[in-house]
Amino acid sequence: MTSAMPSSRTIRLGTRTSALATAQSGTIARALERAAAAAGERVRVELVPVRTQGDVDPSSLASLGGTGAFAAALRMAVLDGRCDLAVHSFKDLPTAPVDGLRIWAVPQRDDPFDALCARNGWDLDDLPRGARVGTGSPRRAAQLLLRRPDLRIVDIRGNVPTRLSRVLGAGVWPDGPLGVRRPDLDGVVLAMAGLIRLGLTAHVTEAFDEDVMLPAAAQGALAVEARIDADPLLTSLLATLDHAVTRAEVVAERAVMEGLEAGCAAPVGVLAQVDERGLLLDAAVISVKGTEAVRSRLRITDLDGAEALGHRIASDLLGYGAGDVADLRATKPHRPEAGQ
Ligand SMILES: NCc1[nH]cc(CCC(=O)O)c1CC(=O)O
Repeated sequence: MTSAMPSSRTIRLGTRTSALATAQSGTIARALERAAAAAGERVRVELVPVRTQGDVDPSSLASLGGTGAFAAALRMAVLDGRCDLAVHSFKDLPTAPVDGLRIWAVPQRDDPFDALCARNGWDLDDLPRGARVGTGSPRRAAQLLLRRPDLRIVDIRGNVPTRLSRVLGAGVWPDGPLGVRRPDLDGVVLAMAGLIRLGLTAHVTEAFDEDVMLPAAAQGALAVEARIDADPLLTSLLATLDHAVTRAEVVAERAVMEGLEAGCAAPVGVLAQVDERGLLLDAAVISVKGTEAVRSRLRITDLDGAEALGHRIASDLLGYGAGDVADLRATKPHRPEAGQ
């Protein structure tokens, strides 16, 4: 018996092995398989683990030039053909494009904000004087101190479940290794998107809004990257995942960082939000001790102006003295804490 059934195609998706990276890659893999089925194609997406240098030895990241070290290993795997595509947390991608690669899809983003996970259900105002709050992000530290100068900021690292365990102890993460240490913090600040993807939102005690904490550029968004000459079947499937609104928001936010020439550890918060009236872009540079800040907010009606708006906000901030408020070039070696 002959069959006209086309043979099944396998697409290899390279992924880091952290819980967050695996969750994000799995979501995109399933979305691609659904898109293929809808187009009448038989496609299987296989996850290919790629160990990044950051996973092996965090201290070696400095030698890789800091920023983007996690993404770099995945990008190498796509470029040299070990896999066909990779899913990145967009906020961890350096702004410079990479020769031979293209971001084929920016899916609709999840909640872009940060969240406090604290003991006793405490929100930011409830935290006792001098409470110990963990974050390795100068952006988060600066904005916490702007509101609560009495807090003690503790520099922490590790993946999302490990950081949560510093507040909640072992056991919050049933399926995997968890920090074994006894809880030693009153709270931690994490991206809401990561908590959503890991099913850990029950531990959120305050979801911050833009009045309290502006997120990192592209927080909550994913970038799906493949070779510039990728297979047309793959690129047509990826096109179905692209979300124009999210792309415009991310373009505007990253243009602010580019215009400020901000390093990955600069205390800069930025949020673009598209609604029926257009795109609203809001950005701030905060001194790391939370003593001063400059902020600018502008709206455009045509999304095509997203990048120009980002550059405009950056030059406004520089005009207000952003360069004196904070060290914009700060690029501490990108620690694992900051890498999913
Ligand atoms: N810096 C690490 C990182 N990269 C992406 C996320 C969460 C998901 C996202 O922001 O898209 C996280 C964890 C966190 O910041 O709490």
